[in-house]
Amino acid sequence: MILGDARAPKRSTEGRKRPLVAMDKVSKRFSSGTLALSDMSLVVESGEFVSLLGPSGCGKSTALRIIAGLGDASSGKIDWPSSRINAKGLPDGDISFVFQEPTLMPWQTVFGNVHLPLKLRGISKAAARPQIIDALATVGLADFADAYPRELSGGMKMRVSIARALVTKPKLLLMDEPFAALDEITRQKLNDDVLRLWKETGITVIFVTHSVFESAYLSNRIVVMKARPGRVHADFPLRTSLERDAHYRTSEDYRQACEKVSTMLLEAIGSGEH
Ligand SMILES: Nc1ncnc2c1ncn2[C@@H]1O[C@H](COP(=O)(O)OP(=O)(O)OP(=O)(O)O)[C@@H](O)[C@H]1O
Repeated sequence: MILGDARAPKRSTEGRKRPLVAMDKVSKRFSSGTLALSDMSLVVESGEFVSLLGPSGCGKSTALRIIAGLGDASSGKIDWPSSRINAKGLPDGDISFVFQEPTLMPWQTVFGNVHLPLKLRGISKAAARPQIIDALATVGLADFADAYPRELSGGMKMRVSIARALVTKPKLLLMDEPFAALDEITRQKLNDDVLRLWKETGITVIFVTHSVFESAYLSNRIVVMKARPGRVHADFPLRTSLERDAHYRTSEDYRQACEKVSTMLLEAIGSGEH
C-alpha cells in the first residue's frame, strides 16, 4: 500500500496528465450568509476515482454541485482543460450526476427512465435503443428494461439511476452519497459494480461519501474536507497492487487505507472551527 503525503493543498500538476477539471480557489457564500466553501482548489485528472469525505456540512455536496454547474461559485473558477465548453461554461455533455435518491419517473419503465438524457437531446427511443440496452447491461439490468420502478428493489433503482447517468457516455461521473440509503450487502455489490464500470470505461469519478470503508475500498485518491468554512484538509493517493474485491476487504492494504482515511477524517473534524 502506498499512502502519499496528505496535507492539502500540495498536489503539484507538474509532469502530470492534462487535468479534466480544475477548481481554482472556489468560494461559495449562500444568501443566508453561510460560507459553505472557502478557496477550495482541486485538480482532478482523467481516469481518477476521487472520494470527497468530511464532516457533515463541510461543503462536499456544494462542491460537487458547483462542478456540475448546478450552482454558481461566489468567487474562483472552474476550468475544463480537456473539454469543449458550451455557452454555460460547462463541458458539453461530459458530466453526469447521481444523487442519493434514484429520482426515477414512476410512470416510465426502466427503459423510459434511462432514455431521458438522450430524449432531452432530441434522440428518439428507437434511435437510442442500443445505447440504452448497453447502459442497462453495464449495471446488470438488461432483462428489466420493461419493468416499472415500483417493481424494483432499492439497489436496482440505484442501478437504473447509474445507467441513466452512463447512457450519454460522460467523461465525468459525479456521485453524491449514492449508496447511503442502501443496506450493507447491496452497497458492497454496487461498490463492485461502480469499480467495474470505472475500470471498463475509463470514466473519471468524484464520489461523495461519509463512509471511511467505502472511500478506502473504491478510491485511488481521497480528499478530506473540513468545515466552517468548507475547504480541503488532506489530499492523498491510495494505491494497491491488489485487485479490489472481497479478498481486498480483508487485506492489510485495505486495513492501512481505512486507518489512514480515518485518521485524516478525525483530524479534519478536530481541526474544524466549531
Ligand atoms: N441552498 C443552501 N442555502 C443555504 N445554506 C446552504 C445551502 N446548501 C447548503 N448550505 C449550507 O452550506 C454548508 C455546506 O453544505 P453541504 O450540503 O455542501 O455540506 P455536505 O458536506 O455535503 O453535508 P452533508 O455531509 O451533511 O451532506 C452547510 O452549512 C449547509 O447548511
